Amino acid sequence: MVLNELKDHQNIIQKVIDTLSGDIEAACEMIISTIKSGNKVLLAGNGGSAADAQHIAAELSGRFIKHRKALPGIALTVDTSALTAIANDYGYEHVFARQVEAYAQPGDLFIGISTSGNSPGILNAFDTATQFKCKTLGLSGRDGGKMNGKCQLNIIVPSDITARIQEMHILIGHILCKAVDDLF
Ligand SMILES: O=C(CO)[C@@H](O)[C@H](O)[C@H](O)[C@H](O)COP(=O)(O)O
Ligand SMILES: [Zn+2]
Repeated sequence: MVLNELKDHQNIIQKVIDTLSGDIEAACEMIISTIKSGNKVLLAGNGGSAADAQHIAAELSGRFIKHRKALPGIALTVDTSALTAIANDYGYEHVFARQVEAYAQPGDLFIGISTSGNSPGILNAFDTATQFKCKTLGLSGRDGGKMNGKCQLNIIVPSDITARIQEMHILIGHILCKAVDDLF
């Protein structure tokens, strides 16, 4: 079992190398231009992807590899008062969109993470981010789901296995953080 899982991970990395390098370069350009223009990065996801959103945000406000100035990365998954109030009063599918509406400025980057590409809260957040003139980047899997057409760039990890997709998402997240570190 263990060897199978490791080999499965190795296979998906090879597929990402073969098919997604160009998309990942484009995503690096999106985050670089966002930081260069003094804008911020907003992130959201559910479950393991919420953890990924927080992980990437923390690399920006804290640090990734090298010491550089603090950068504005905000995960929309962490304020339990906002999450519970919005879910309770408006419905769970609005928890991220409502926070995008609260925080987004034109030129910010919204990164939505969903392995299915179909989580309603993420789809609604893309709509609001677009309405507020943010750049929009999706990290998804399977066939990209309904995130296709909802974001400027949807990076679709070519796998149907949630765990493998998430493993590639955090790898891509770290590459984005490296691109940002290289600016300084
Ligand atoms: O981490 C995992 C599974 O590995 C789960 O917590 C998973 O993230 C949750 O089921 C999410 O609700 C799945 O949503 P999504 O990726 O389809 O948007
Ligand atoms: Zn997981």
